[in-house]
Amino acid sequence: MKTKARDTLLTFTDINLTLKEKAILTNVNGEAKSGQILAIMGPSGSGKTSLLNILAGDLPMSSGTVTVNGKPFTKLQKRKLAYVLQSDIFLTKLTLRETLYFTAMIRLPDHVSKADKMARIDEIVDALHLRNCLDTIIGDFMHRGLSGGEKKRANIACELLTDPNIMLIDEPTSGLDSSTAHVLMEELKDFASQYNKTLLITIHQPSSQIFHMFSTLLLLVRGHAAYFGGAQLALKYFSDLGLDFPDQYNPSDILLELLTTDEEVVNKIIKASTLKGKIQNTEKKNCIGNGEVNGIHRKDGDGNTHNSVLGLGYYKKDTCTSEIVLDISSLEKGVQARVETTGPSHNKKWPTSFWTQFKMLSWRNAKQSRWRIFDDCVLAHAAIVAVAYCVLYYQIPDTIETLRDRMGAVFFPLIFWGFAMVTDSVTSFIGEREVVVKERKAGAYRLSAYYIAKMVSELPMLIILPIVQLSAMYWMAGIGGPITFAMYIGINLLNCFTNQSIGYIIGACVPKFKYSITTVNTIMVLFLILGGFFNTHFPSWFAWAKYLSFLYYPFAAIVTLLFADIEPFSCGSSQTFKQCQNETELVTGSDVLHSMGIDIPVYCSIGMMAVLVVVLRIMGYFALKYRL
Ligand SMILES: Nc1ncnc2c1ncn2[C@@H]1O[C@H](COP(=O)(O)OP(=O)(O)OP(=O)(O)O)[C@@H](O)[C@H]1O
Repeated sequence: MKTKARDTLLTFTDINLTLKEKAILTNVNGEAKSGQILAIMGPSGSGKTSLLNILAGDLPMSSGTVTVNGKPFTKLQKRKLAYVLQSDIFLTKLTLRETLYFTAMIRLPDHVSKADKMARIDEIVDALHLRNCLDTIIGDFMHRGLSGGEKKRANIACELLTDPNIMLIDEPTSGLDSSTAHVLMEELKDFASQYNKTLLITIHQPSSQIFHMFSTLLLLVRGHAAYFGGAQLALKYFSDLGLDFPDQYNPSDILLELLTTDEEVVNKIIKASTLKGKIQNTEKKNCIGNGEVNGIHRKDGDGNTHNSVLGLGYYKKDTCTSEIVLDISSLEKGVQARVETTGPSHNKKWPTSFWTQFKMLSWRNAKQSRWRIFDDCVLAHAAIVAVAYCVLYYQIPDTIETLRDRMGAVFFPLIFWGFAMVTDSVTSFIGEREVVVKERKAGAYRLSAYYIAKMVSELPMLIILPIVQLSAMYWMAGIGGPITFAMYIGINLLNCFTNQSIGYIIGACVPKFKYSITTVNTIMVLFLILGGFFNTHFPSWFAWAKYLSFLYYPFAAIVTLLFADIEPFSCGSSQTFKQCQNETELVTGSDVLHSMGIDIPVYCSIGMMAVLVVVLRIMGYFALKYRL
């Protein structure tokens, strides 16, 4: 099922990275060949992850070049590589089976049949020993699911599914027991050698068994390359530098100890490797200058020829002939026969059609979001408010004295669902953001497919709770009759959609939870004030401001619906309306609306809400596009 990749040479030259005026990487050179594992080792903070991030295209380097087979590593090629991050980023409510199914369906091209996709999942699940936990949810700190090691393997499984040619894995063995780590590394090594894939991994302190699986080693210390070359020759290199260490220990323990214990030793190692780099660069230039070979000249890191004495600058090396020469022209012609067969979509921007993306994203979103939408806390919240509402507003009498109560009975559900919807959509975006960013970076789907799928798949679930709660409250409070009921529910749902759209924009623009919740509160209260609700002293020059408030329209629509055509009633003891100063006057529906500052017909309010939903959703898309 997996395809054999072309011969590949990923080369990074003179990589420098400075962040906040701190040099994170300094002139780091190295290369990774297909069929082999390049291990990047070094103490914590030495720059391993930063280097992977640069190679994956996630972090812009300050200077340096990254090439594949001598050509610049293009954006499209970067999207095709697999990058397994140190942290495991998943949608937490899906089971492992569902996660793998989604990944296979969306990241493998449409021309691969569903049966083949399923077979590939089976193959990888067995290889990574994940069968026992296929039906376990991924989980998070609130709901336990896969163990740390299972999550790590699940992460690798998702990337392996796509059959990448170049794979970058940050700390594949962290959190794994030694035997699982060993099995995993065996699998990765087989994957690299059998299918000619290029593997770069960062690793902290591998066991000696794992260390011996590495073909090439890049040792980093304080952002400098302390060693680059054959993994099994690293110790010899350091002993040639005049460093003493016991040989019966795990090589990685020795190497890390060399790089962490003695400041003076570390400085000398950096000096020696800088010097070596300079000499190699000069030789490389000379060789190419001599025109000896048509292609790229690379050393294999063969430490045999390196006889340097630490710190003295003595460095002896054979001529260019000792270098491994990779002839690109032979690669491109000779290996055509064992070329990958990833099918017609290989060079397309997206592996699957819009329809497949929409379908799969809707499927996944429905599974993930039902937990959020029907969460116990949300249900309890809606139930508590409904009970309090029904007790306080139970069968409000239809008199002028209770007019305020009836206004309140209309107002509070609108505000309740307004806040509930904004908060829900903000938090849903925050929860998914990292996953979407990761998947989009890998070129899994279009943003439009994600956005439309999210809106469509959540819609049926989102309206259930408001419909049930609002129906109960409508009849319990006696807000209106059967004719106005459908309109009342419809307007409330439109209000939900408007507020949800506001939430999409805030969620996209303000990714930090604390700030986004503060933004929600600020915006909601601001628009409540602008709406002019129950306000009799609003400055007249500011009266137009209510039309800016998205909360004004649903209230105006429902109040007009309920009160515009009421029978005129006498004032009784009420002095609320100016007509009531004259006891013979009756108060009409339009007097009531006027007193509330409501002066637009129902259809205008509804039309305005519909326009707002459309405009805000389009704005939400662009907010996502530019902020994700
Ligand atoms: N945005 C940043 N601004 C400033 N310094 C940063 C930034 N990101 C990372 N660093 C620093 O860069 C250095 C290298 O970090 P990096 O995560 O690449 O190290 P690492 O070798 O992968 O570490 P570990 O093994 O602990 O994961 C660290 O000293 C870190 O503090």
